[in-house]
Amino acid sequence: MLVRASRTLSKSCAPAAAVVAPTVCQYAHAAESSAARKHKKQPPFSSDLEFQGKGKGRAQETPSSSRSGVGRPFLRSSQNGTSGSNSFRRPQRTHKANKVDIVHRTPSIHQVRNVLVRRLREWARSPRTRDRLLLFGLEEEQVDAHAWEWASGEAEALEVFGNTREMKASVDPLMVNGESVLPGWDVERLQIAMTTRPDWPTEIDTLILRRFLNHLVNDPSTPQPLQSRLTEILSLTDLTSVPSRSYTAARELRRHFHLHIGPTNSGKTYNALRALSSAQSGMYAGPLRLLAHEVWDRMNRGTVAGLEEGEGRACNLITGEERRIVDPTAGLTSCTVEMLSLTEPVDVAVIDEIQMIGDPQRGGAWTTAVMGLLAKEIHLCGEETVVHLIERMVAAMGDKLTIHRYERLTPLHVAEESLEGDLRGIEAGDCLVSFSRSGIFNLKRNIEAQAGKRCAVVYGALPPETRSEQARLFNERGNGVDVMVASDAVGMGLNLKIKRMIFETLHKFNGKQEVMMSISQIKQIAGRAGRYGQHEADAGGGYVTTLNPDDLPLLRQVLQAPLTPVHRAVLDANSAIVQKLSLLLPPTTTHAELLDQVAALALVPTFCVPADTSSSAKIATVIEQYHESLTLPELQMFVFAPVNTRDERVAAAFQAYIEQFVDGGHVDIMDALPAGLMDNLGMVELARKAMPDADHLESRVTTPGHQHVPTSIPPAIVAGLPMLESLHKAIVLYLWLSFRMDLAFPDRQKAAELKLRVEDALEFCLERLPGLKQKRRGSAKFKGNTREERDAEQELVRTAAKNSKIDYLTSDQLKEAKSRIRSQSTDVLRDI
Ligand SMILES: Nc1ncnc2c1ncn2[C@@H]1O[C@H](COP(=O)(O)OP(=O)(O)OP(=O)(O)O)[C@@H](O)[C@H]1O
Repeated sequence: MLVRASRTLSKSCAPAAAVVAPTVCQYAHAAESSAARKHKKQPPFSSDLEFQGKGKGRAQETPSSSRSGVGRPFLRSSQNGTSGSNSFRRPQRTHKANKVDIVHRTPSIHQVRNVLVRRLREWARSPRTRDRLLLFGLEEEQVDAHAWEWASGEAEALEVFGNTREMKASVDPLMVNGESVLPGWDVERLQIAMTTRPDWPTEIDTLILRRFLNHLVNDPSTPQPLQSRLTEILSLTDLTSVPSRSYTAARELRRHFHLHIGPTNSGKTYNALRALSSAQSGMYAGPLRLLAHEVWDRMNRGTVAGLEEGEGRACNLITGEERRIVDPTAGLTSCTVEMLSLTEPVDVAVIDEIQMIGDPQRGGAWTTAVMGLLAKEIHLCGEETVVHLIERMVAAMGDKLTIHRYERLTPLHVAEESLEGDLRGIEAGDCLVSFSRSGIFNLKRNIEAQAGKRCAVVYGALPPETRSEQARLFNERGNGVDVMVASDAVGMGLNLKIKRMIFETLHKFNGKQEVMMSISQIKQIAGRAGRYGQHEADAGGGYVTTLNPDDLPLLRQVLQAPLTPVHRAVLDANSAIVQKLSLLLPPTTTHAELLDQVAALALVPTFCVPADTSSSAKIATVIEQYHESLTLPELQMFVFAPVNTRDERVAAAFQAYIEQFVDGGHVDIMDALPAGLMDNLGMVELARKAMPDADHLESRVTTPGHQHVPTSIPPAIVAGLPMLESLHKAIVLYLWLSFRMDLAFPDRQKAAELKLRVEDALEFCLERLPGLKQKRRGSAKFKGNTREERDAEQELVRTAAKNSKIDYLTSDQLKEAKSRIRSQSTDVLRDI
């Protein structure tokens, strides 16, 4: 049973409520007794949760102001009380999430006041504040005395002004005895800062810092040069009028937005692409290379609504790392959101997955697109969660909005029972979802051993090309690959013939602990089952369940839960601001400091939030040592390059690129790539050559019940898989740089060829991960991978990465390794 806590909004909160998400949680336990249900005789699937399509993709148009999505509760996971005694169940990890809580409540005015008073004092004492103010040009004594004195004065004024009882008793909680409770402070902003950002002190600090700088500007004792500099700094970082004043060409167009809203598999993209395919000129922008690629391919082949198959329209492809120009005069372009052109006028633009506008790192690209696109007609596709935000944005820009709402085209059924941990229940057309690479490999191995079904594999670190190839293997029936094992990467961009989605777990390791997947992610993944048009007409939709019984009540609950509204669009501070700010601060200011100052000062519209620049700041710190040798535009290009600094191998390649660039202005890809990564590729290729011909998929004859299974690869190669993934990322990074500085990064062709070799090697490895060759173990139940197994695997990967020099195996050595694997009776991954 879901218990919804009552939610009271004070009158003062009302204006802010539209953009305020609740923060304080009240638990509502919902887990049913799975044990009780387990013994009930019930059909395998129930239709107690069905999203039945109506009118096959026909949208219901609504006026733009009809729904706000405001005040919805959101869900948070918490400790599960139920333990269960099922011995074969996946080992319990240290996650703190097995039920869903509903989070409510907005902060009252006196809470806001109390937080502000505390923050003022903390801010004045903070060494960071001191460093910041010194950088802006204040003298040490000014900082020491002035900031503290000012902050204490402000705090005292707030404290003495209206006690809590008076404030609570007041009809208008913003006013006591005819005066404002927070005189001079922007109450709405403070409330938003406290409720929609987990790092709210940062945003409150921005308000405090700007108020202090304003105080200095208006203080006659502040020296004139400092006054002017501070005025410029404040105005440069005031981004509140960006939606109405920036992008002037777009503002003059009076654009018409169409917002296509609905769950997965409801025909949103179908209808948006219909508009694009019939336009004279247009652009599609998606979040993944995979999606941009798919739309590009379908436009050219004519498999988009509005076109005839075989009579497609010329469409070019532009992603950060790839350009495919089919026809330079083609009116259509498919690209990733970051690559959208804001200078080229077009008739129609489609922006997919619009809810990503709230993504702290990448959301800025969606916001920029919405604000700056020069298209008369703009179609946005996504979740209900963004409706209110888009209404606010479109209103601020003075454009027109029409909302189209859709419902699922096929039903989605939640199974009455889980698989009870038994992988023998896996059927053709099933997709198992796990959230770690080792979990995925482990499942693949166990399914192949216990259910006798071969599996395709999809996870985020795989290149899009490899993911598409694995999807093709799964979708094409009759080649022996019947089951998909995937991570959350399956939730976006792949058209898969999945009949039933099975969650191995609903939790994911976030680097520190196991946390529950977001409601949106779980819904998106589950919704891939039973995709319209992919199955027989009488297939009856899709099904969703869990591997283990404990997870099923939680899955049920999540699928019924409302999504968390996206309240604020992420706004990037553009490079021009960073550049101008650098002229106002001392020349010794590092790039990381510049980014930090912009983040600390940026004042954005209330429906926006500054982008999280922490990953750029990390990169900025790495390249600080080359500060002297790089120009500001070069620095900025490197800072915003798509580098995953958590992948040490990619970070090493990135640093090698910069070093060569600084040394000679020219980067040779073969010299710069870490030798260990290339050696690993050589080893895989050698192993591939040594495999018998019959192992090639194309030449395999399969008959039901007697499938040919390719020879497994040696453990050393399995362990080298992450190195292949890193190598691919390092090559893609080189390609990205080559499109921005082609003279300095001239080996684009070589990089493209190398990329194909790595994709081939990855597919070869995935195809031959150890599977059926292992001896069956006593128990047919799925045990999951233990922490020891995962630790052992990670240790091995670390060692492999450290050993930059890997000797090639001779074919005799390979044979020996293979026979060793065959003789092993325990899991290969566990032993290596
Ligand atoms: N009216 C229609 N006629 C025929 N096929 C349709 C129609 N509407 C949608 N489809 C097909 O149904 C499938 C799902 O549609 P679409 O991709 O547009 O859904 P979506 O709502 O964008 O879902 P997601 O967010 O999961 O991508 C696609 O294969 C699409 O081609």
